[in-house]
This record gives sequence, C-alpha cells and structure tokens, in this order.
Amino acid sequence: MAPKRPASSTSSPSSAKKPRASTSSGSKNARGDLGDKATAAELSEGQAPILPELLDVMKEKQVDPKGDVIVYSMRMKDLRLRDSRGLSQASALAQETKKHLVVLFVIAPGDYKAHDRSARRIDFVLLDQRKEVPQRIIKWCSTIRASHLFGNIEHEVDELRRDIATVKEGANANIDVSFVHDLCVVPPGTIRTQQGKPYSVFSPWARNWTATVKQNQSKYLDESPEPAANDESIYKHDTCADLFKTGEIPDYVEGFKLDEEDAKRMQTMWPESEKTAHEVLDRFVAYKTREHGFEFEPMAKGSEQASGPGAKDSRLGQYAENRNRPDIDGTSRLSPYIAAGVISARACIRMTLPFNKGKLDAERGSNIGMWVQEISWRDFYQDVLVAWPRICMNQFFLRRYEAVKWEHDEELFTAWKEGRTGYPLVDAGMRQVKQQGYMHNRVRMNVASFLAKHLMMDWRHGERWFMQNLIDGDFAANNGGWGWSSSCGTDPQPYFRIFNPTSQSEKADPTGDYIRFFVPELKSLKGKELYDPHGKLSDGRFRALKYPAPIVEHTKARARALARFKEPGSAADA
Ligand SMILES: Cc1cc2nc3c(=O)[nH]c(=O)nc-3n(C[C@H](O)[C@H](O)[C@H](O)COP(=O)(O)OP(=O)(O)OC[C@H]3O[C@@H](n4cnc5c(N)ncnc54)[C@H](O)[C@@H]3O)c2cc1C
Repeated sequence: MAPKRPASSTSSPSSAKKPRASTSSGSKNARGDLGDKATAAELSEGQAPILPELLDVMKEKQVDPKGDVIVYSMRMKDLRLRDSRGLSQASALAQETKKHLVVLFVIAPGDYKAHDRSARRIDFVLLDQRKEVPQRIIKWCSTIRASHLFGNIEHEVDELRRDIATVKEGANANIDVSFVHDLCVVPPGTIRTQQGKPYSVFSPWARNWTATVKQNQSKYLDESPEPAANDESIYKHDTCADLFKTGEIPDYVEGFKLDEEDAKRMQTMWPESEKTAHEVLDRFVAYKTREHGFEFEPMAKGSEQASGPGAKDSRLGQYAENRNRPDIDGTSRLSPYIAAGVISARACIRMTLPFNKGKLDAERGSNIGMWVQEISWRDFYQDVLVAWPRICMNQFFLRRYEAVKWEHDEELFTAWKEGRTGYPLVDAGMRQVKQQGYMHNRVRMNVASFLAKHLMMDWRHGERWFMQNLIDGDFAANNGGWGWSSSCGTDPQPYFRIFNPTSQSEKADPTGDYIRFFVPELKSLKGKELYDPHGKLSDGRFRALKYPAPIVEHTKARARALARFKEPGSAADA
C-alpha cells in the first residue's frame, strides 16, 4: 500500500519481533536472505541530497533588488490562493514595500513529460527548452521590473536544479529569488534520527513527525494569510498593465490533450476549484458513508449529513474501519486536490484539531489519528525523495532487487493495463483508473503487487503507467507506493508476503459491488463465483461470461516470485 496497512499487516513476521533498524549492515535472516531491510550500502549509495544546496545558494546570494514588482511563481503542485507559504510571503512583502504582486505560471510540457516518465530519453530540443526555463523566467521578471521572485519548493531532482539555477540567474540580474517550504506539513530534512540520519522506515519516522508537530503545532499547522489584492494603480503600471490584456489561458497543453469524452468525464468526476476541494473535505468530515461510493464523483448528491462534523457516523469517524473497502466511499477522495495543491495537507490536518480539543491526533488507534497518519505518509515519501534523490533517477531503493530476473511480455502487460487479467479485483482496479483517473488505495496495492510478483514485470513499467493515467499522480507518493508493493522500495512489504488476488478481493470488496460495477461481465455473479469465476463456474457458464481466464496461475506465480526475490541475480526460474 503504499503504506496503508490493515491492522493485521502492521506486524509482519519480520517486523513483529525485532525492530527494523534502518542501518542494517546486510546480515541474513533465517530464510537466508536480507528480508526487507535496507543495507548500509543501500542507505548510503547515490548522490547527496540536493535540497541543502538550494538552501545554501539562497543564503549566500547577494542582491540589492531595485525593481518595483514582486513575482510569485505558482507551480503545478500548489494551485491555490489559500494557505500557501510562498504566496503569503510574497504578498506580505508586496504590502510592506507597496509594490504590485504578480503571479507567474509557467507551462512547461518538457517538465510534464519527464514527470510522467514516459520520456526517459527526452530529445535534445525539449531538454534545451527545459534547461532554459530559469533564464526565461528571470528575463521575464526583468522585463516587468521585478525586485523579488517567490515560489514554493518542489523536491524532485530536476526541479531543485532548476530552482538553484533560477536563484543564481536572479542574483546576476539583481532579482532576489526565494523558494520556501510549503509542500509538506513538516519540511523534508527536519525529521532525522538521533544521529542526524534520514529514516527509511515509516513507524519511527511517524513517531518523530508526530512529536515534532505537537511541539510546535502553530508553526506547522497555522494557516498562511491569504494574499492581499493589488490596488487599482496596477492597471496603469507601465510594465504590469499589459498583463491584463494578454492573459489568455490555453485549453490544453500540446501533447497532453484529452479526448472530449474523457475531458467531460474528468470534469464531472473531479470538479476543479479551491472551493470544491474544501467542500470535498467538509463532506468527508460531516457526511455519512454512501454505499456504492465508487460510482459517485466526490461532489455527487446522495449522502446524508452525519450527526455532526467528525461524529462517529461520519466518514471520518469510521475511517479506520472503512478505509480498506473500495466498495464504499470510506476515504476522503481528496488526493487529486492535494496532489495539485488545490488544498494544502496542512488544511486537511487542521480541520481535525477541533475534534481533539485543538490538539493533533495522529495515533493509529483512532479514526481521526489514522487519517492524519495517512496524510503523513505523503510527508514521509517527500522526505525519502529529498534524502535519496537517486529514486528520482529510475533507481531501486533496495538496489539488490535490480538483479532480480524480471520478465517482459507485452501481451501480459497489455492485459494488465486493460483490466483483462482474469483476476476480478485487479481488473476492476485497472478499469477504474482508466475511467476515473483514480483507484482506491487497497486496489492500487493489489494491482501493483500483481504486476511485480505475479507477472514478474519490472515495477517501473507500472509506476510509469500510473503516472500517465492518474489524476492524482504524484512522483513521491507513487514511487513510494510502487516501492512498497513490489518490495523494492523504502519500508516495503516484505517480498515473501505476496497478495493472493482472490482472497484479497473477498476482504476488500465483501459486497462485490466494486467488482460488479467496473467489470460488468461479472455483474450476474455473487459470492465465491464473483471472486473466482474461472475456478468456481462450469466451463459452459464461464465461457458465456466472455471474461478472460486467469493469465497466470496464482500458486505457480507465487513460487516463481519467492524464488527470484530470495536470490536476486541467480538463475532461479521456478
Ligand atoms: C502503487 C501505489 C501508487 C500510488 N500513487 C499515488 C499517487 O500517485 N498520488 C497519491 O496522492 N497517492 C498515491 N498513492 C497513495 C494512495 O493510494 C492515495 O493517496 C489514496 O488512495 C487517495 O485516496 P483518498 O484521497 O481517498 O485517500 P485518504 O485515505 O482519504 O487519504 C488522505 C490523503 O492522504 C494522502 N495519502 C494517503 N495515503 C497515502 C500514501 N500511502 N502515500 C502518500 N500519500 C497518501 C493522500 O494525499 C490522500 O488524499 C499510491 C499508492 C499505491 C499503493
């Protein structure tokens, strides 16, 4: 899951008895393998973190800015006006110095391509354009006579390098460039072990994160003031006035146009705007769970008000019980809004404070605490990305599994992508992502595990497919989720725990509504027949469904995965 663990799986055989030290030197366990521990070499390998370099360049820059405009650079991850640290600082300075505030949004198709990892080999032309971004931004800032440029920090390697270059370019042009922490509740790099090292295991990290936020709740959770409006004189300002005449927003970015039907479906399913994001949050907090939640867009009518916000009969009040059930709307469905920064993670956590006398509850024992902890997973994966930038470069976190013998069969991969594997839960999930750009967390874990362990396909193919199809695609969360499910990432599911897609469907979708909705071929089936149609139906009845037979047999696939993961790089071919 990425990391949402059902109560029963929090203590895996290896984690229950002994703590999983993050500094293991690579000693073998009773099975004769390294289990899920990262070795000292895996923890120390790779490039040094780049974020400190950005922070240093900002500290060392020398500028005496003369311009009379402040620019705020809004990124793909912070599309909002409320509660943005960078925008707030930019606005405060504009008010204090009586300058105008202008928001800049750069459309950079090259960046988007690189992000969804569909273009590992970006052609030289695109690369050149990407490299030019800092110069072009600063040139534009000079044209409008900016004194300062603000933005929120993004943690991917290319983005950090871009921002380092922008600070330097800015200094050359006498523009003061500042990027500030905003994306996470606690800035990456803050939560460190007593030895000052990053954590690669979630539980101790989460304890430290909770204590850190509790110690200084106001610093981490308070809302940033909203930006103030410019005064009327901006319409007459010699460099800013023209901005109001030319501001046409394109309908789509070249190379990323959705077909009409898909665009319409996405707009209905996930209405945009900050107001909507806050309403989705309110509904999660103050409304009851609907049955068949998967077929409703988050804002659809049909849910009843709970007895009060955060009450026991609200979705939030039942989160711990319902969060692993894709057949009901037990989770918030806020991920598209959080991933695009339409609402801040801080705001989501802040909303829970009144239900715990104004204090943070991040304990797994309560519904609210469990939800807050899920949000903290997002911080964890950003922290991991900052500490080990190599994961951004297409590398495994657990390097030893790069040597696993992976298969690549285009036909099987296509069956997985199209939801034709013959395993109903996997197929329902893959069809959900095609239709809705979203998939329930438990199902994400299952389809990811199926690709990596049942099909033995390099998980990075699935990671890329997710980024190309998810509306909430976020590099760190997605990479973390794939790392967990494939057993190749930070704090992963131990490789020897392999989901059985049939028993998983029974647990995750006890009503069968989720499968029947997304796999209509099976809509007449109930009980065991629904979860295992090939195994439980007669040949004739199965053929009549026109549903595929399983593309791999579970027991054999499981044995093959165990053999290959146990001795990565060996000729094991069970
Ligand atoms: C293979 C795989 C890929 C994933 N890819 C993404 C992705 O690209 N983008 C993404 O936002 N999440 C991803 N997740 C995490 C998780 O599945 C989604 O965040 C969740 O399903 C969103 O639904 P929700 O908003 O109803 O979640 P809720 O349960 O209501 O959680 C609230 C918020 O907490 C955050 N969150 C919850 N769980 C996680 C997690 N495990 N890791 C990081 N953040 C989390 C999300 O922002 C989410 O919106 C992935 C998980 C897996 C297993």
